[in-house]
Amino acid sequence: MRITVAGAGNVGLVTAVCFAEAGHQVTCLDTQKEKIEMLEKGQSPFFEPGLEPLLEKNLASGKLRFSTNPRQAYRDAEIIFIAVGTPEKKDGSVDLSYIYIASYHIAENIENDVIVCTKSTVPVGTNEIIKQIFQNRKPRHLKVDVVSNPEFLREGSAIMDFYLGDRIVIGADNPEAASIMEQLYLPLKIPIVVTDIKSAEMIKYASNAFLATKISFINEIANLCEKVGANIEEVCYGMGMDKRIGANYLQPGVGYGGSCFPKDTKALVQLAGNVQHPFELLESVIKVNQHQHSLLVRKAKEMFGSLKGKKAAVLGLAFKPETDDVREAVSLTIIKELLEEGSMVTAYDPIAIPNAHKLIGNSIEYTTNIHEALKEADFAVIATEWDQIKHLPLDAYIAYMKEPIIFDGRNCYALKDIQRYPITYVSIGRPTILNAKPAQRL
Ligand SMILES: NC(=O)C1=CN([C@@H]2O[C@H](COP(=O)(O)OP(=O)(O)OC[C@H]3O[C@@H](n4cnc5c(N)ncnc54)[C@H](O)[C@@H]3O)[C@@H](O)[C@H]2O)C=CC1
Ligand SMILES: O=C(O)[C@H]1O[C@H](OP(=O)(O)OP(=O)(O)OC[C@H]2O[C@@H](n3ccc(=O)[nH]c3=O)[C@H](O)[C@@H]2O)[C@H](O)[C@@H](O)[C@@H]1O
Repeated sequence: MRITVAGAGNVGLVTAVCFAEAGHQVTCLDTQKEKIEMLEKGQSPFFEPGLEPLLEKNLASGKLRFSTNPRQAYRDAEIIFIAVGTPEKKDGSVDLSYIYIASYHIAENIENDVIVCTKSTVPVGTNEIIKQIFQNRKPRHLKVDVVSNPEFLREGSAIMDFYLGDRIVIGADNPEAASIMEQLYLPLKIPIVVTDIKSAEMIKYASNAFLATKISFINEIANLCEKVGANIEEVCYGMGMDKRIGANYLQPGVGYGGSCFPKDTKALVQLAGNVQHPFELLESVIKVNQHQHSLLVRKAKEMFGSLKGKKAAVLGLAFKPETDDVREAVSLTIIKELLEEGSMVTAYDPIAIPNAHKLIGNSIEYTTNIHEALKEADFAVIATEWDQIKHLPLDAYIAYMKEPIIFDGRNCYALKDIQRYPITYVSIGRPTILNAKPAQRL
């Protein structure tokens, strides 16, 4: 198949590279010239494990090409994936301008019948508008089928998710177009759900909102555990064994971040509001999450009284491990609040510093050396569960910090390990350990 992918972001690039790897002739188009120039040299503009080798291989074989030229990219495509951004507007609704502009470009440049497949996350009803755009703007003799094909990959495991996803969703009005899309995905041997377009659009939002709900729910239980003296680790283990509940997305922490859960939950609340159906449950999920982002700074204030003049080591900037993405990362809220309290911050991250620097600027110090971040710090805040942090010997906190006081937002350490060291340790949903001494060993 001749495939074109509009958008060389996380979703677009992974889609383009993986379909090229599957033997299709793929062109990936982006409006950002610098991005395309990097990609033409085989360099990914963002970090995603396993992506760059596939990129280099498929560029070399000629299966994958990059372009900024809509005519060249769309002219003879048989399937076009729209994978452009759908960011959040100030009021929480979705900015669909990139989707519409991409649709205009497609309509104005195609020379063949084509299936246009929306991979971007778009509110229910958007593909109807995309259809209208094609009806109004495409050459009259050409046939355009619009299909919804929402994406479920996670950053940091995107390539694996492409090959081993739980399901592929195809929303189509035309059975012929649905069947072509099914054929395209068949070699992956992943269950395919074929449905109508609006249901496909809703499956995406409902899935992300449900996962976000699970996270806020467990965070509320964790907060409750602290109040009543239970241990969230034991609780999650016991709950997760029930297959109806499942152990995934039950990891308590400082709340969810990233480019999708925060924006998609707000978008679904907006969508519900638009049809006079207040989504109170999801509104609470969002509120709980915002509250959770501030939890560790609140706890630090409780411990120190004032954080003014204190030196804080923030460990982890990325919104999760194995990515350099800092969009809606909890670290950003933690750092903002620490600075407002008058603390001095040194942040550690193995790969996300350039992206974080673009948002935070020079108001904090950055380092890729974790010991450097801990040096002379009054307290450490763990925001991302990088392996480098989880495997850091606990001696390092004692050796480098003024006082080994850790606020762990990702429950990186086992309490029994912490108890062997003279460390004060505050985590999520588990008992606080106050300066345990070797004598207190379990
Ligand atoms: N980031 C992720 O892991 C996932 C994202 N999604 C959804 O997929 C969509 C894309 O997300 P990301 O890849 O993170 O976006 P992104 O913001 O990283 O990348 C979007 C790219 O589209 C390009 N673009 C904008 N207008 C264009 C046009 N007219 N023609 C060609 N390129 C254009 C931009 O320059 C940018 O490089 C969003 O709707 C998102 O909600 C869905 C699943 C996973
Ligand atoms: O629509 C999207 O963009 C994607 O959003 C999420 O993927 P992603 O944001 O890449 O990352 P996740 O691994 O789901 O983590 C999201 C956030 O939830 C947090 N999280 C996750 C799991 C958990 O148990 N607890 C928890 O706090 C993570 O720390 C992170 O901040 C979904 O998992 C994907 O299926 C979806 O395609």
